[in-house]
Amino acid sequence: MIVKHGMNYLSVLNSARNHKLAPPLAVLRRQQFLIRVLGVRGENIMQESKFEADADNILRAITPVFDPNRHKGQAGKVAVIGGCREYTGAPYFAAISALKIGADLSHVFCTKDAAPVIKSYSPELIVHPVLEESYSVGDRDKDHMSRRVVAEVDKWMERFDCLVVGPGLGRDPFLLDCVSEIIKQARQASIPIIIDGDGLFLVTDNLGLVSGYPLAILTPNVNEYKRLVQKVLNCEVNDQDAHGQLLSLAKQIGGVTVLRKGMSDLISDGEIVKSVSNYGSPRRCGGQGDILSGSVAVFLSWARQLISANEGNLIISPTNPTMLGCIAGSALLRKAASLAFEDRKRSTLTTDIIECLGRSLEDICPAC
Ligand SMILES: NC(=O)C1=CN([C@@H]2O[C@H](COP(=O)(O)OP(=O)(O)OC[C@H]3O[C@@H](n4cnc5c(N)ncnc54)[C@H](OP(=O)(O)O)[C@@H]3O)[C@@H](O)[C@H]2O)[C@@H](O)CC1
Ligand SMILES: Nc1ncnc2c1ncn2[C@@H]1O[C@H](COP(=O)(O)OP(=O)(O)OP(=O)(O)O)[C@@H](O)[C@H]1O
Ligand SMILES: [Mg+2]
Repeated sequence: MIVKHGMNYLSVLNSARNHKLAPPLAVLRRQQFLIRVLGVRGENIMQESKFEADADNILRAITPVFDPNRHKGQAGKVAVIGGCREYTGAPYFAAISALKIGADLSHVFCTKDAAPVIKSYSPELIVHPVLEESYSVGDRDKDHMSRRVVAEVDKWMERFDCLVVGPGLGRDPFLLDCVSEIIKQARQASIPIIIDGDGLFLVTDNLGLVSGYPLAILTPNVNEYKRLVQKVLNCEVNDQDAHGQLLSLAKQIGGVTVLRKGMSDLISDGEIVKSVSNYGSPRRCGGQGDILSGSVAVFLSWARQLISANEGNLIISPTNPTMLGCIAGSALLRKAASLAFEDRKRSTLTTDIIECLGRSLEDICPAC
C-alpha cells in the first residue's frame, strides 16, 4: 500500500482494507500512526507535529499528588448547569466524569423534573432542582421566578472552582434567560466557565456573555462550531485553514478558549493553536462531549491551582490554564474511549468510557 501525502484518514483506512493489510482492529490502531504521519486532513507532517500538544506530560504536570493534609474540596468543586425534561444523561455524564477523575464534589443545577432522575443515577452527585422552564411559570411570575432561580445558584457560586454550562440544558427561552444571568454572576465572581451543548446555542446568539472573558472555554461539536463560525466570522467553516480559522475565532471572541471537537481536537485561545490527536474510538455514541466538558472542568481547576502555587512560573507549555485544561481533558477522554472500545467494540457506550477514565489517568499518572 502506498501512503501518499494529501490522503485523508478515510482514504487511508479504505486503502489499508483494500490491500488486506490487517484485520479491522489493527487497521484502526494504525489510524493513530497514520494521523501522525499524514496529518488528519492531509496536512504537512511538520505542520501537524508542530501543533500537537505534549498531552501526557501536561496531564502529569497538572494532576495533583495525594497529600494527607488536604481537605475535602481542595481537589476541586465543580457545578454543571443542565438537565431538563428531555435530557438527564448529559449533565450526569459531565458531573460524574468530574468525580471519577478526582474532583471532590460535583453539583448539578437542573429543572425540577430532571432532579429525581439524575439523583437516582448516582448518590455521589449533589443535585439542586432549581431551574424552571416556561411551562411551569406563569407570565406574571417570570421576573420574580427568574430572580429566585439566579439567587439559588448564586448562593453557592463562590464555592465552585468551575462551572459547566449547557449539557442537557434544553432551549426553553425562560430557562436560557435565567442561565444568562447565572453566567453573568459567575463572570463577576471570576469563576471559570465551560460552555457546551445548549449553552453554546445560548452564547452564540449572545456573545457578550463570554466575549473578553479569559476564563471561558467553548467546546463546540461539528454543528456548534459551524454556527459559531457563521455568527462570529461571517463565513463558512474552512478545513483547508482549520488552525488559522480557529485562531481568528478565539481572537474575535476576545481571547476565550475554543476547543473544536472532531477527529482531532483543536484548541486555541486566540494566541496559539494546539491539537490533541491521540487515538480515541470510532464509536460516536452520544455523551462523549459531556464527559469531555466535565473532564476539562477538573483539569482547568488543577491547572489554576498549580499556577497559583508556583506564582505563575510553570515549566510546561502552554501556560494558559484554559489551554492546559482542554489539552488534558481531551487527551484523557480519547484514551478512555480507546480503552473502552478495545473492550466493548461496537457496543461501547458513554458509561463504558466513564468507567475507563480512572484507568486511563492511572496509566499516565499513577496515584502512588
Ligand atoms: N443522553 C443525553 O442526555 C445526551 C444529551 N445531549 C444533549 O443534547 C442537547 C443537544 O446536543 P446535540 O449534540 O444533539 O446538538 P447538535 O449536534 O447541535 O444537534 C443535533 C441536531 O439536533 C438539533 N437540535 C438539538 N437540540 C435541539 C433542541 N433543543 N431544539 C431543536 N433542535 C435541536 C440541531 O439543530 P440546530 O441546532 O442546527 O438547529 C441539530 O440538527 C445538548 O443539551 C446536549 O448536551 C447530548 O450531550 C448527547 C447525550
Ligand atoms: N470523528 C472523530 N474521530 C475521533 N474522535 C472524535 C471524532 N469526533 C469527535 N471525537 C471525539 O469525541 C469527543 C466528543 O466529541 P463529539 O463531537 O462527539 O461531541 P458532542 O457531539 O458534543 O458529544 P455529545 O453527544 O456529548 O453532545 C471529542 O473530544 C473528540 O475527541
Ligand atoms: Mg455536545
